[in-house]
Amino acid sequence: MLLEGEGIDEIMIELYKALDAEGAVNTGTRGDMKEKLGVFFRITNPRARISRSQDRGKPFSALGELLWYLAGLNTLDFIKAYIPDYADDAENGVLAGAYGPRIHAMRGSINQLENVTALLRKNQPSKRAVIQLYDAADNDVYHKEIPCTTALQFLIREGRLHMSVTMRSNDAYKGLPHDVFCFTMLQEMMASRLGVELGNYLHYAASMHVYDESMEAMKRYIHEGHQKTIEMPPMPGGDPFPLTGRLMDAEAELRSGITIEAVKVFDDPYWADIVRLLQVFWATKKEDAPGFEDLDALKGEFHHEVYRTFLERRRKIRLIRNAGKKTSGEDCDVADKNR
Ligand SMILES: O=c1ccn([C@H]2C[C@H](O)[C@@H](COP(=O)(O)O)O2)c(=O)[nH]1
Repeated sequence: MLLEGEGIDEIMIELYKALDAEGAVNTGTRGDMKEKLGVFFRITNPRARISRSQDRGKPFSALGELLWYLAGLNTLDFIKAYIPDYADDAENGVLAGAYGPRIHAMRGSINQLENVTALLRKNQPSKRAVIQLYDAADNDVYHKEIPCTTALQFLIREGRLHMSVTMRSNDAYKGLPHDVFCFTMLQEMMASRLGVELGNYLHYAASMHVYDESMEAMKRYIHEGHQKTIEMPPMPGGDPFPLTGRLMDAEAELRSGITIEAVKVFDDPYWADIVRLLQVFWATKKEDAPGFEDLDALKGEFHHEVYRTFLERRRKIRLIRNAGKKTSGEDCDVADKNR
């Protein structure tokens, strides 16, 4: 199956319709599913990476996952705040298949991110800029969780950086929005680092599937009528990878309840807004979380107004939760990735 669209929603809507109508029934190790083998899609504007839909817009949990990758972590401790489902697959507090350590230190030492950067700096037309996530050892001994993504490849053509992602297995409902967010962010970070324009995002999954437990929600999305993707602003030029340390420090402060000012962390409005998203997440994470009362002011501080709807949505969810009521989409940004 081949799909092409400007942003993630154009892909999800067609993919979900096809899975619903034509997906073959398969009993997976994680439950019954409808599945299509060999799904390929191309996103022509990789910045259109966040769904506006109530259920599929995942900027907070996906951002947490991106930081986890960038920092090279495999610890449940960090990621469970953003994606609690990881707890089911952790072994002794770590995720065997975590991408971060493999990106930065495959087999304990190979820094694939730096290697592909050096390769593309030296030889722009290269077809070798591959970050391997799946390792031959992954099926050698049993692990609860191994990488679903086999490889990430970067290709520069006519001054634009394209990214190709291959997955052995992809949960179309819970996994896909996170995967597209994280990988297109890595693509844009890489484009900034290399000083080239952003190209297309290509994605291939051998098994694209939806579990029975997500079927109703997937159908709601199909009928929701809000499948308009939010385009993030362009990333500023320069190499953003060294900013990881500052982002992680800010995240740690927010997590421990310390109030911070995003402008003091980053002068640049793009990255300051990313810190503000983390502020919104932590200010709405728990009842009585510090910062909740400041959300109005924070809303005004967002440089890019695309993020304001997400702040409002999280605030609403928090208020409803505090009032003890439940709504669909309540956990729209916390418990939503299956591993
Ligand atoms: O980045 C990821 C990681 C995992 N999964 C999903 C795919 C599968 O539904 C499940 C892993 O189960 P196995 O394929 O390992 O059985 O997690 C994704 O969609 N994306």
